[in-house]
Amino acid sequence: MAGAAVTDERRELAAAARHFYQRGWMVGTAGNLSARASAGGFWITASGRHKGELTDKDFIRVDMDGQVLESPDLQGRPSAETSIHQAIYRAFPETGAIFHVHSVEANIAAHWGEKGRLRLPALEMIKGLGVWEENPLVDLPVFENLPHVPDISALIAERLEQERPQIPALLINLHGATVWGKDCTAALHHTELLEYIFRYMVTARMAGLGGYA
Ligand SMILES: CSCCC(=O)C(=O)COP(=O)(O)O
Ligand SMILES: [Zn+2]
Repeated sequence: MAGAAVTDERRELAAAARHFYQRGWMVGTAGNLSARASAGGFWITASGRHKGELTDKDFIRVDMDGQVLESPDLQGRPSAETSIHQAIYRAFPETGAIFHVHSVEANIAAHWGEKGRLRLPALEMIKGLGVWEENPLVDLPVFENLPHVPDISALIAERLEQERPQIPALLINLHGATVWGKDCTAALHHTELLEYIFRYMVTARMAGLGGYA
């Protein structure tokens, strides 16, 4: 049924997507969202859907290998970036939700990354991402935006096995951030906080603050 209200975990995912769409972080069909499903596996947005008005039919339930378990829209296929979500759920079993957004600020900030890392300014906001030290040195992992998504996922899986990021997030160069949390609420807070930090970095450079300290 067109426009039907979303149910189960999809309700929170659709609300988060609408919120990000309104902020310009999921324009067009950009971005994807997932949450572990009480029925097993995880719900993820179907590929190529507009994120401003998602309904039940815009989600697909897949298992941890990405195999489809449930697809309310028979034409739908899981997000092209499902393998990235799989890599994160596998690496961090406590993760309940993963949001991937495309913001302008993230793509500008990515230019300042070096050797696969982007040093974040020691803003108070970092505490909301779980780092409570004074003047912390926080590096966000940055990955190349390879044309074949499973190649990016393989790099992510390999790196997450070697090192746990200091904050629950990673960045794909000239593409966007992927952020996670124990549930949709935590993932939403983390996404907003990280995007605030990117916005600060860009604004500080424009204000001539030198670096972004
Ligand atoms: C229009 S954005 C290009 C694809 C992408 O990066 C994205 O996040 C959305 O892909 P999906 O398959 O999840 O719709
Ligand atoms: Zn993307």
